[in-house]
Amino acid sequence: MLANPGTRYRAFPAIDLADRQWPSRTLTRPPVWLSTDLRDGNQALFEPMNRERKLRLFRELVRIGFKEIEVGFPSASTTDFEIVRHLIDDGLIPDDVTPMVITQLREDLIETTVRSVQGARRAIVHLYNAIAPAWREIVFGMSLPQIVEMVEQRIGYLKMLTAQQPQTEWVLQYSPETFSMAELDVSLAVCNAAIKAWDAGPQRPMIINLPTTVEVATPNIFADQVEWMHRRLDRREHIVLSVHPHNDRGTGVACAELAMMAGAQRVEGCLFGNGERSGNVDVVTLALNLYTQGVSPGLDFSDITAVARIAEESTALPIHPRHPYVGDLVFTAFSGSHQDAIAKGFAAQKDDALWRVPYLPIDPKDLGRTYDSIVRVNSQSGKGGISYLLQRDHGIVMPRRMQVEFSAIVQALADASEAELSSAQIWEIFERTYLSPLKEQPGFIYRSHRLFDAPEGQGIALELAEADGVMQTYQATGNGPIAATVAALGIPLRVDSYEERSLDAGAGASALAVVEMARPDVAGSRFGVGMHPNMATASILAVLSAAARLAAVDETVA
Ligand SMILES: CC(=O)SCCNC(=O)CCNC(=O)[C@H](O)C(C)(C)COP(=O)(O)OP(=O)(O)OC[C@H]1O[C@@H](n2cnc3c(N)ncnc32)[C@H](O)[C@@H]1OP(=O)(O)O
Ligand SMILES: CC(C)C(=O)C(=O)O
Ligand SMILES: [Mg+2]
Repeated sequence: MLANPGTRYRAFPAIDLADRQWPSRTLTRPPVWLSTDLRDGNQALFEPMNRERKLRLFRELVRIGFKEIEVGFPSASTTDFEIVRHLIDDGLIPDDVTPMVITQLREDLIETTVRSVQGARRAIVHLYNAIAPAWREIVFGMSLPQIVEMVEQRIGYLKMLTAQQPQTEWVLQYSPETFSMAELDVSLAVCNAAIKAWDAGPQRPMIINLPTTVEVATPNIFADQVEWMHRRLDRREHIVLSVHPHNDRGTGVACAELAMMAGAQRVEGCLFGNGERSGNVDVVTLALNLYTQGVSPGLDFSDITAVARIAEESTALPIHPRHPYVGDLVFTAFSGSHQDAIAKGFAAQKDDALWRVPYLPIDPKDLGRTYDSIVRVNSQSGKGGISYLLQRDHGIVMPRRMQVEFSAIVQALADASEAELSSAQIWEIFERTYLSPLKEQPGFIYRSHRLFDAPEGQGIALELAEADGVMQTYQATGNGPIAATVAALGIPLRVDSYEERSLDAGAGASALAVVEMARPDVAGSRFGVGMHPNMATASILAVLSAAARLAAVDETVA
C-alpha cells in the first residue's frame, strides 16, 4: 500500500445541494422492487445459470413477490433468448409480473431484444450506455453531443419497433450507466434526451434508473446525486425514478436507503447481494431493514433459509455465516453479556408486544428461523448464556450464585478446549459436577432412605455406599429432611440457601432441589443438586451432592 494514497486516489467532490431534503426524511413505504438476479447476478457467476437453474430461480422470485424481474440479456446469448421466449410462449409469467430485458444501444441488439419479448402482455426494455468521462473518452471515443444523439436515435428506433406491436404494453427503462461517476449536468442532459425521445407520458411509461455502476463515494453523495436529479428531470410525474446500487465500498444498502429518502421510487438488486464484483445491492437486507422499521416490504422472506438454499444452488456461491438476517450465525450470541441480555429479553418478551429482545433486531421466528442457535458457549461466554441453555434444554433454573459457580467451571473447560461447547456438553459438565458424586463418591453414594416422625420434626435412616460397596446406615433427626440429612452425615456443614422447584423439561425428574452449603475447613461454599420425582428425596440428594463436593476439595482453610 502507498504511504500517501493521495498521490493516486482523490476524494469524490461534495455535491452542491445546500437545501437537500433527504436527511430529514424517513422511509414509510417499500419501493417497487426489481430483481436483477437473472441478469446482473447471472453475468457475475463463474458459470452462468443454465436453463433449469434460471427457471427455478425465476419461479422463486415470483413466489417471493417480485413484480418486475430482469429475466436476461437475450441479445447476448441463445440460452438467454430461448429462456425468455420459453417464459412467454409457455405462459410462465403471471399477469401481475413484468419481465425486463436489457441491451446496449445498438440497433441489431435492440431488434433481437424486442423479438425476445414479442407477445408479452407487458414488457420493460432496458437500454443503457455509459456516460462518465473515462467511458466517453476511452471506450466510445464520443463527445457529449454525439452520445446524446446516439441515445435519441436508438430510443427512436425502439419506439418505432414497439409501435408495430401495440398488443404489448411497452415500458422503456433507460440507465445512464456509470451515473455515480458522471457529471450531474451530463447525466441530466442524457436522461432528458431519453425521456424526450421516448415521449414519456401517461400512456408511455418510462423508468430512469440511476446506477452506482461502481460505488466510488460515501452514500450521502449518492443521495445528493439522486435528489439533484429527482428535482430536475423533465416530465418527472411520468417517470419512475429507480436506483441500481452496487457494493464496491460495502455501502450498497446505505446508498439504496438514502436514495429512497432522496426521491427514488424503485430499487434494483439481487438476493443476498449477488452481482458484479462485490455485488448488487442486497434486496433481502433492504426489505428486512424496512420490516424492522414497521414497514411491510411486500416481499415474503418468512422462510428465509429456504430462499437462501435456492439462491445458493442457483448461483453456486455460498452465503456468509454473518450475512445480515440470513447467515447461520446472525442469531447467535457467544459473548457473556449479550447472552445474559438475550436470555432476560426472551423471558420478558410478550407475544403480542413490540419486539424488545436486546441484541436481536428482529424476531428470528418471523423469518422461519428457530431460537435453537441463539446462544452458543465458548470461552467468551458468561453465566447468562450457560444458564439459558440449561433452562431451555433441561428445565434447570439455577439460583444466581450457582450460575456464577457453574459458569466458572464451564469457562475453564471452554478455555482449555479452545472450542465451542454444545448444549449437550454443558449438560454433561452439569451432571459430572452435581449429579455424579451421588453415584461415584465413596461415602456419599446414595442407596435409599427412610423418613420417620421424630420429636424434633423429622428423623431419617440414610443408607450410603462406601468405597468397597459396603452399605452404611446413618440415622439422625432434625427439624426437616435437610437438617436430618446434615445431622446424619455427622460433618459440620452449614446450609446457606435452599431452593426447590418443579421441572418441566427433560432430565426425567419432576423436582429439582438446589442447596448451597459450607464447611468450616473449606473456603467458600458449594452448591449441590438433587433431581427426583419426590421433593423430599430431591432435597436429600442435593445435600449429599453439596457435601460430597465439599469433601472432594483438596485445599482446606487452616
Ligand atoms: C454495468 C453492466 O452490468 S452493463 C451489462 C454488461 N453485460 C454484458 O455485457 C453481458 C452481455 N453482453 C455481451 O455478451 C456482449 O456485449 C454482446 C454479445 C451483447 C455484444 O457483443 P459484441 O458484439 O462482441 O460487442 P462488445 O460487447 O464487445 O461491444 C463492442 C462495441 O459495443 C459498443 N458498446 C458497448 N456498450 C455500449 C452501449 N451501452 N451502447 C452502445 N454501444 C455500446 C462498444 O463501444 C464497442 O464498440 P466498437 O466495437 O465500435 O468499439
Ligand atoms: C446496466 C446498468 C444498470 C448496470 O447494471 C450498472 O450500471 O451497474
Ligand atoms: Mg449493475
